[in-house]
Amino acid sequence: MITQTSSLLLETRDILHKWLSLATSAIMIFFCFVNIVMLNQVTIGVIDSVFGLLNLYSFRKALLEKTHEWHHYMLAFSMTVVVLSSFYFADLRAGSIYWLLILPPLYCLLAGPKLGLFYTIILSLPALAILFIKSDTEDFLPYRSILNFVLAYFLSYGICYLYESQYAKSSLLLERMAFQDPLTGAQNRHALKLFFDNFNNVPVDPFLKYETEETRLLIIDIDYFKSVNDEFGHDVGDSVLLEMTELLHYLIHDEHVYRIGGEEFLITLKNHTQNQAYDFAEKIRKEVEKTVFRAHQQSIRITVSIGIAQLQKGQSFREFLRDADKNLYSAKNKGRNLVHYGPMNVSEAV
Ligand SMILES: Nc1nc2c(ncn2[C@@H]2O[C@H](COP(=O)(O)OP(=O)(O)OP(=O)(O)O)[C@@H](O)[C@H]2O)c(=O)[nH]1
Repeated sequence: MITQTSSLLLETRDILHKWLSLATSAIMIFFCFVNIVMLNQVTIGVIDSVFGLLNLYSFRKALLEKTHEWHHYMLAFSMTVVVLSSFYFADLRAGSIYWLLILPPLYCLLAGPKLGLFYTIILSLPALAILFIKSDTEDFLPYRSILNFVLAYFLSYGICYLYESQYAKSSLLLERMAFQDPLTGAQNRHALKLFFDNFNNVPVDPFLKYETEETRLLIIDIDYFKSVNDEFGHDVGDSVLLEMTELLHYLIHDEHVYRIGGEEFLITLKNHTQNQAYDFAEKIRKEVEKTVFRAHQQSIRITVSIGIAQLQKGQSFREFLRDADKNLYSAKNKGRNLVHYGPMNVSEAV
């Protein structure tokens, strides 16, 4: 479930953004005071105050509402402007050049590794230009120092890049372990629970009726799967389950396949009317019936029974699974290799 990882990374980015906005705004306001009152550097002081207040506003927004994409860009932009202008206007001996070192990690964390690298390279150009333009470069920053600085600048990005990519990889791995069935690669029960919770948490939007009313479920169970195991062995049974998952993925395109029991699968169908869901279930049933599953040099034919249900808001996950199972067993009781339609909701289907 790729969306889980990305949403986790986005959430981390939002939290980082929120507290960085507060910290940078405090630092900018502090420097505004130092520059205007103590050093008489009005230009830098004004720039500090403007961006300091903007970041404070951004922090307040992030605290009360949610962080928007443009907040990240504003934080990165304001830090860039403040750091470059201090670097340009202030005496090099003040050491404002050191602040440039925090920008590459900031870009990497806020914009992601690829875009972060792009910004890091772009920013190095005006920074180097300022270094060379300033008349006092020779006196205070010999070229050996510049070399050290450039290396440290890109290394700070490299460290952050490595950390970010490792973090993304391990999040993906953890997510797979948590939400994927290791045998078939289908989503597991936890993933279904998450889908279910999300469905229940989204408020009903009267203008988007189909969001809540037209989410249907197909509960698909292989008929007499025990006899496949008994006749051909457990390994062959495993391969059939794997092939079955592949077939379902092939048929459904961008919807999710969940394996919720040994030989029981579930598919969520968004924006499907009753008839569309029924036709689709029939298509799956017929495809499985005519497919020859080839596992370990065996040719195996199987059939499936399918129950159709409609997802109802307010149901608990337990109730939902119990009702979904009842719905499926109606299909089994009617003779197998058929689609049973639960009239309006899963509880009425028994
Ligand atoms: N190979 C394999 N078999 C499994 C797995 N999980 C469950 N099973 C088998 O699936 C079979 C399910 O059997 P039953 O619940 O009796 O259902 P069935 O034989 O499919 O019969 P109906 O569902 O009533 O049509 C059992 O033999 C389980 O051992 C698995 O991961 N791999």
